[in-house]
Amino acid sequence: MSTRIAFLKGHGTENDFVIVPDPENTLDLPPAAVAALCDRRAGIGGDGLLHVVRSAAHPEARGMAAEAEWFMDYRNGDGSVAEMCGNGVRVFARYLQRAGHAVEGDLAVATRGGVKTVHLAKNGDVTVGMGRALLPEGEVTVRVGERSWPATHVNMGNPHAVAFVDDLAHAGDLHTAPPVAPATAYPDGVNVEFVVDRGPGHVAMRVHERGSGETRSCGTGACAVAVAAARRDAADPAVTGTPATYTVDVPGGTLVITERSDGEIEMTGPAVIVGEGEIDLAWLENATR
Ligand SMILES: N[C@@H](CCC[C@H](N)C(=O)O)C(=O)O
Repeated sequence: MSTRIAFLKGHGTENDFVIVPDPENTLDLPPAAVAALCDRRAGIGGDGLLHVVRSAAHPEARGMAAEAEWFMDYRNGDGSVAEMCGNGVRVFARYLQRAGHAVEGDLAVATRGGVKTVHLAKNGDVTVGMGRALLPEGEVTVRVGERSWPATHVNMGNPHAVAFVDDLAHAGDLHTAPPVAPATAYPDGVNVEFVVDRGPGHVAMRVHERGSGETRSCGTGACAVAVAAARRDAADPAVTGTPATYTVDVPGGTLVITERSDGEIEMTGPAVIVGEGEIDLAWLENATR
């Protein structure tokens, strides 16, 4: 029996991931193991983990196997499971390319949020079709200390609360999750985005991610921000009949989001593999005891 398992490290606009290839789904990766691997001091370090599995070998993805050979089994840094990760799926595609499982052009990837089409471009950018946003009815409020803001509830497969603020510093240190009310709006927790304007069609954001804390980028979050900004700017493509494009600056780089008039959203940005190595299974067992 092997005492080591292979891993890679990658990031998309500095939203970073431990990548664990496991085509036949033979590894046991309970939440404690994921959290140990994502630990930035005692582990490898990452905002989340991308478990790379053939769709046919994973019970949650078997139904998508005819459309997409590979399943992104995404986990947050605390080990929790999330429906979708926009930066993750771009990095996942970059890994498949590096491993020889994909080439430049279009590729289907199965996720808990459904099958996503990813385009690996010649110039190194990766675009993903993120599907449509849902905007559930009802108002939500985000609070940091004495300040609070009305927020837009956007579901990109996973839940987001988007608050437009005057200054990104007003989000504070984001060491803990900003309270969002009413809590009943988000029974499974929420990702919170703070947004300022930088110019026409250009915003900047910070994010506190459910299960990871403040990260330097969030792809689904950037899409939620673009959707909320388009509604605020009276540029909802379903109403205007014109696509809405927003450049979204995140602490780790820039993402470009386009919402088409049919509601389909595309996100483009870089995806980088940093390196690879081996995980010592004895360490992992010890770390999760
Ligand atoms: N960083 C991701 C989102 C990851 C999941 C999120 N923390 C959640 O729990 O919903 C992205 O790039 O979209």
